[in-house]
Amino acid sequence: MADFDGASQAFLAWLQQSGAEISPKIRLEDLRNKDAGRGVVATQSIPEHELLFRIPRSALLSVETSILSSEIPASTFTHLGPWLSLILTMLYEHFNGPASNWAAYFDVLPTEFNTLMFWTDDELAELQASAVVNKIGKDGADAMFVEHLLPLIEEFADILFAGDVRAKDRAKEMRSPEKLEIMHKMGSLIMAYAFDVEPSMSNTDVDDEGFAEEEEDAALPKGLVPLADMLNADADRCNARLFYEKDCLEMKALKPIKAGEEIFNDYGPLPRSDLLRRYGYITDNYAQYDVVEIPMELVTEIATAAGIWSQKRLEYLDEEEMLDSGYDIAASSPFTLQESLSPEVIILIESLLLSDEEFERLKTKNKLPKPEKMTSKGAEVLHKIVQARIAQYATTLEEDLRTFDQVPAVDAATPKTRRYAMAKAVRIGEKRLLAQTEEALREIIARNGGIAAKRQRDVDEEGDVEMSGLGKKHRV
Ligand SMILES: C[S@@+](CC[C@H](N)C(=O)[O-])C[C@H]1O[C@@H](n2cnc3c(N)ncnc32)[C@H](O)[C@@H]1O
Repeated sequence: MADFDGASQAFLAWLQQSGAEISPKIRLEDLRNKDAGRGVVATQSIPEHELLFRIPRSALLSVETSILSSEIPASTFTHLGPWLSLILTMLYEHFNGPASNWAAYFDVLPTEFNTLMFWTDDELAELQASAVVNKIGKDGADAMFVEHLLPLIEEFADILFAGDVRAKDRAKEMRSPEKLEIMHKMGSLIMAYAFDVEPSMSNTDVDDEGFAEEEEDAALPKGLVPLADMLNADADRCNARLFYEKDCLEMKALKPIKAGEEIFNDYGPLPRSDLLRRYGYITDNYAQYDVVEIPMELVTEIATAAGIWSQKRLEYLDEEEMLDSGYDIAASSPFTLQESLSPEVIILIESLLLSDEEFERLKTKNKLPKPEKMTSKGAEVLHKIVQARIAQYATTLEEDLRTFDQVPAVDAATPKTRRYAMAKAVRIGEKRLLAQTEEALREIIARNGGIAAKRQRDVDEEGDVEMSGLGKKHRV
């Protein structure tokens, strides 16, 4: 405890010496009793818009601020891109130990992670058929480190391990699995802690959250923003936001905050599977963003078995940018197919079901079947796909719910059972979405099969059937 609090105090003292301004109305608190590490809490009531802290850009840990950028050619960083550049910079500062300007900061950053990258095979198996298991990317990251970082570490060994006579040997030792793990830890820190940092010239705020994105913002410079990254997140209680000014970054209250309340950032509308992958924790209120993915291979398999697969149609859909490696079913409340089921997968199945004549007619007009209209046959094929997707999970939703007491709820779990509890909550969330989709499709099939006259009424001039009773506009 003393070490933990001592590290927090030393970190805050270093930050203030580095020119940061910190409101006396906030405190860095030990939230380990809630499994939330450190967090920032208000000690007095804070009005909306008030400054919580201001961090000078020079205190950020980034390629721009580390001396490494003046010691190795700038082209090295251009070649590496933002992620690997920041990993290399963090490695350099980490190897510098107490001599690093950011030593006190490293002392409050975690060295152990609950993100999926660090789960054992047994723990990952608890996620069963969740698509997130294929998105962890450990092998890809290993390959990138070996191909891009290790040669640079060897080339610049004398700079990275400055003053060490064993510099060259130490660089070679970085190839060992234990040392590669350090790179994974730096990568994981970036994923959970780094922000996309707009260069000082632009003087604008970056995006809603400011947190580093993966694919979309892969090109934006990344940096670690001390203290801003000590804020935990909450799907419903975000009350602060980082603003990018010319010489500093400012965290401000987005709403009035009462004394004793935690100050929360927003990590974005992430499904719990992704929250687990990137941040290593979940809370129930992220269930509103849950998603289950239907892999394209499964769509192909079922469509082939149904005898409707057509390469020619696929090519047209590809030209129309309708094809994807997977299709989402997202949570909606109340659940409706129109809100939840990816329109692309409906379009895909409906396109495959068209007669040659209808397909040619639409293609000549550069049109596609309308996703808000689904034929009975389309609903039947989608129903088979959803059933097959449900069967990919090793246990049923009912079994998971029945055995709930064997793996406690996430907030009642011990450190030993926590990963199992989180995995179970994620897979239950995905199975619930599949069950809701399966039921909605079953109802459509029953309704259309049972009331032939009504179906006839619903068929419009293009031969489509309205998804009657599912009145919401689709999210896409
Ligand atoms: C940006 S850091 C926030 C500071 C962090 N608590 C610490 O002690 O370093 C993000 C990490 O904080 C934790 N975290 C964030 N929000 C949380 C929450 N609402 N509940 C539990 N843990 C949370 C997760 O481990 C996440 O990977």
